[in-house]
Amino acid sequence: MAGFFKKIFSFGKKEVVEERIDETAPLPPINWDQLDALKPAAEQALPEFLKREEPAAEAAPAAAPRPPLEEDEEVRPAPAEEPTPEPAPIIPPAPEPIVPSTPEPLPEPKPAEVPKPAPETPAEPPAPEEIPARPAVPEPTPEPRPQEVPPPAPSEPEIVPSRPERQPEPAPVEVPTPPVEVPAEVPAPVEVPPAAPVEVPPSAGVEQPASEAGAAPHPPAGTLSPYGDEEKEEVLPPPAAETEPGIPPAEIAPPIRQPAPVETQPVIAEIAPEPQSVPQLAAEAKPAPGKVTVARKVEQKAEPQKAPEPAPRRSWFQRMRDGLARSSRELTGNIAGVFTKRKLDEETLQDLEDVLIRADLGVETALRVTDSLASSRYGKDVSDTEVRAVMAAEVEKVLAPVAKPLELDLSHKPHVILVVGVNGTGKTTTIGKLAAKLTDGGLSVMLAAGDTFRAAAIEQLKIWGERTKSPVIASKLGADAAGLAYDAFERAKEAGSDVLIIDTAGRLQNKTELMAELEKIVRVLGKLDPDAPHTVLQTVDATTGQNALNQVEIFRNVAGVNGLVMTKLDGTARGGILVAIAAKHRLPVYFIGVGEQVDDLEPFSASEFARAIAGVA
Ligand SMILES: Nc1nc2c(ncn2[C@@H]2O[C@H](COP(=O)(O)OP(=O)(O)OP(=O)(O)O)[C@@H](O)[C@H]2O)c(=O)[nH]1
Repeated sequence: MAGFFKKIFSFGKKEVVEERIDETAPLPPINWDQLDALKPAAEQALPEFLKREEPAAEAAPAAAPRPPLEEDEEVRPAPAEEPTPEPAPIIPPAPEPIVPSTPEPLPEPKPAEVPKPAPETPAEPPAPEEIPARPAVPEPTPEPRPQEVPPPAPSEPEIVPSRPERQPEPAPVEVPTPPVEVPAEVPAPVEVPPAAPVEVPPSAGVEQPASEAGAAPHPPAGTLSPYGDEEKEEVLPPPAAETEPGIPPAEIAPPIRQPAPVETQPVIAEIAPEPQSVPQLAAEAKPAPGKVTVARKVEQKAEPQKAPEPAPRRSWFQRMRDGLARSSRELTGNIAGVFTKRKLDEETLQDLEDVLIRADLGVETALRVTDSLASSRYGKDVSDTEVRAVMAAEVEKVLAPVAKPLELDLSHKPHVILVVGVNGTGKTTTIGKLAAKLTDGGLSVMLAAGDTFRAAAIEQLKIWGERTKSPVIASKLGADAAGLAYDAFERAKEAGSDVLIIDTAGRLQNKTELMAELEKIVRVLGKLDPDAPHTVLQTVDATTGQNALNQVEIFRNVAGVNGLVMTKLDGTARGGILVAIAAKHRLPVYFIGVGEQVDDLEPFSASEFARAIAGVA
């Protein structure tokens, strides 16, 4: 009997299935009423079906294979069964996930089934909406969709087998209803997505915070209100706020909200502090009765003006002492180290000689000092003070012959002074300083920019010319320096200038071509006046050290240097080189440079220099 009922149900299944395939058209059919009539035919076929159903049931779970088999009975083609296996592989994947889901709602037929799919579906629908937000949700989403498509076909065969078990009681009535319900169930999940927007209403509850948040952004965003996107996003942010209240809305709203108030705040800040600061200053610090400047603040102006008054110019000697301080400290310190509570003997004399040589005074000067000490103090206790006094006296003796003032023979109109020296030793600066002295003394001076290799040197000399009110003869960059010197000499003659000072390019003594050019200048000037240039000054950088001796040697031979200007004696510990140069070359030292200012060029004094470097008051 059970097999009989199964077959009957199977017929019912077939019919139902076919009807469903025809979209519920056959559902109302009279099949149920004609079941009895069909029974005999079914009974005759029963044994066959039973034989077939058994293997079918074994092979294929559920009733999926059954419907195709019955259809095949009518057609009876074996190939028809072959196509069935094809749907079979397709069905298994779908029914497997569906079977657990559908049977559950099915056993809970009637009303219970409706609510269950609903909760399942709502879980699914939020997923598709949340797909962008939650990665885990997308997994369920693909399931519902495949279910929607395949379910109608596979769900029917599944539903049928489950119902036949119950059908024996309610029988056909329930069968037609479920198929009708089934489509209702199927659309239900389809409608579920709309149910998802229904979940948005929960966002509606969020809309309140959204409205709150919206209220916040709107006022500041009032300036940015033109953005229609903001309004759209305002609706969206609430759901985001539910899941993760901060992230999405923060990205949208805050950046928009913050800039708006920031723009307004600075305006307020600028306006507010100023009016506040003014009264504060007026109230807190009342300006003195003197002058007051009103800029950002009201500032007292009277007292700072008094500062420039105290600017006592140090004497040149003081500046020279200060400049030689480093040289002096090192030298005197070493001397003190040698003669601390020691009698003068060969060892101390040798130590002193070493100290003086290291101070660039030169071997000659060093021997003069040690010989002087030995002749008068040998075997006696000697203090460093006594040693420094002897040293100052001997150094002065060396420098005195060269410490001569610059003499100008104004019988020559102009007296030509050619300034030479290694680049950077202070030629142009010295020319400016000297021109200032001459013009201050009432002499007319003309300057010639003979350093045609460096544009800055030309401009620098022009500046000095403006400061000293001395005309400057210059030419294009790279022009022939000898030609320029010749032209300047003629111009100075024509102008009746007392002095013509010619600048030359800084050049290294090992560049023969440049030295040849210097010789050419001297030769050209001699064409206009056999005695010209009347003075050839070489600037010597005191910081150069022993190399200065070689520089003087070369320029003396090439250009006929007949006077020196020791520059940069300020701030160097090698000022002793001047003594060595004087002792070796016996060239007049007219000036010393102790700074970059116009009045930092001082006539050289042997005694002052000697005392300064020896640290003797
Ligand atoms: N401290 C100090 N700086 C000096 C003195 N004389 C010159 N200078 C600086 O030394 C630098 C070189 O001076 P210049 O006059 O351009 O030397 P120059 O020999 O003409 O150089 P070139 O044109 O390149 O050949 C400048 O920065 C001067 O200000 C000085 O007596 N003391």
